[in-house]
Amino acid sequence: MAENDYIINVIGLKKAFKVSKREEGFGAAIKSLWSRNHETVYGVDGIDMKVQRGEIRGLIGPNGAGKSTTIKILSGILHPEEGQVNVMGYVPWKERQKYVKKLGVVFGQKSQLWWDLPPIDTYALNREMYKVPHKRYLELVDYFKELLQIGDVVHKPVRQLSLGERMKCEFVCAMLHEPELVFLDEPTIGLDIISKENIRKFVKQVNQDLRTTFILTTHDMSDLENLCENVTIINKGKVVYDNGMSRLGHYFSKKKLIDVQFKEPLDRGRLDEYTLLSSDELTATIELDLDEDDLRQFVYELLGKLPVQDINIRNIPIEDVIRDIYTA
Ligand SMILES: Nc1ncnc2c1ncn2[C@@H]1O[C@H](COP(=O)(O)OP(=O)(O)OP(=O)(O)O)[C@@H](O)[C@H]1O
Repeated sequence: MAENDYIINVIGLKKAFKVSKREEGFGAAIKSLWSRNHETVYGVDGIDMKVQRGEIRGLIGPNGAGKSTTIKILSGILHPEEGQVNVMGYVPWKERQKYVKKLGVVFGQKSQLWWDLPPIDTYALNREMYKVPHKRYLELVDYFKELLQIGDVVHKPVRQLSLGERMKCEFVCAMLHEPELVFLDEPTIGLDIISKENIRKFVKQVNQDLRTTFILTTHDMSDLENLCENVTIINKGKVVYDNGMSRLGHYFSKKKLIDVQFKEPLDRGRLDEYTLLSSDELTATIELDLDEDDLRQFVYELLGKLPVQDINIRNIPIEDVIRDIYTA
């Protein structure tokens, strides 16, 4: 594949932050008023990353790994000390005005919509800002209203919307200028399962219909399983995995964690047959290495054998996946 077929091409990216270093204690606090020691922390430390046009790429890693720093550089908010960055033919922190017209951003934790206005008003303001032709704007609003079933929702003030409704509207807001590339930062955080699925369906559909490239940052493994063919995992500012989901599939489809809460204190001996990650008298976290069908059978048997008050099934955390990759 030719180098310019990539929508994102990053080589040797490094970003350093200067942070003040202070010893603990009252004396050190006073001393630091006059003299400060600084140390250099690398937010990203030599990242290479290539993304093809039309991909939905997962960008994941534990807290503090360097995901936000990478996204901030790719969207032109920060500029790096070292490395080459080419996104859609631009160096993101130069020619910012032209560049941002081709870019969309959705933050699960931050709203781009005006709180007291209905989303449709924010859309109209954005149309002006991005100079979207009126006819195309109307076509797109209709397309998104139909796709997301938000015909009525876009006319209610944002503060009256549920989180799921608001997230759908946030997406539309990021898409109306038809960006070629969209950063999705924890887009499903806090949503219930149905709303998560709606958002995923929407991302898939838009990816197919408009060929939008998405970079998805998430801590939810189901987002990755459902949306991404390729995943880049960052840890401590470096890429530790950059490949297909299939190799990671093992962790997601076969390993599950089951958190169980018991109705009454339990003798530990009754848990001997399980692989326990943690347990006390009233709770246990069991690790399973099973296929989905066996999972149902396992839960069924567990409910029959033990006095279960509550049960929660989850994928193994990304931190554990990374640890396994290191030790594999
Ligand atoms: N403005 C800053 N000043 C100093 N250090 C910073 C700054 N921004 C990020 N860092 C440091 O760079 C490292 C990477 O941070 P970054 O926010 O990119 O991680 P992240 O992967 O997005 O984490 P999270 O999942 O918690 O958001 C961390 O050690 C962080 O403390």
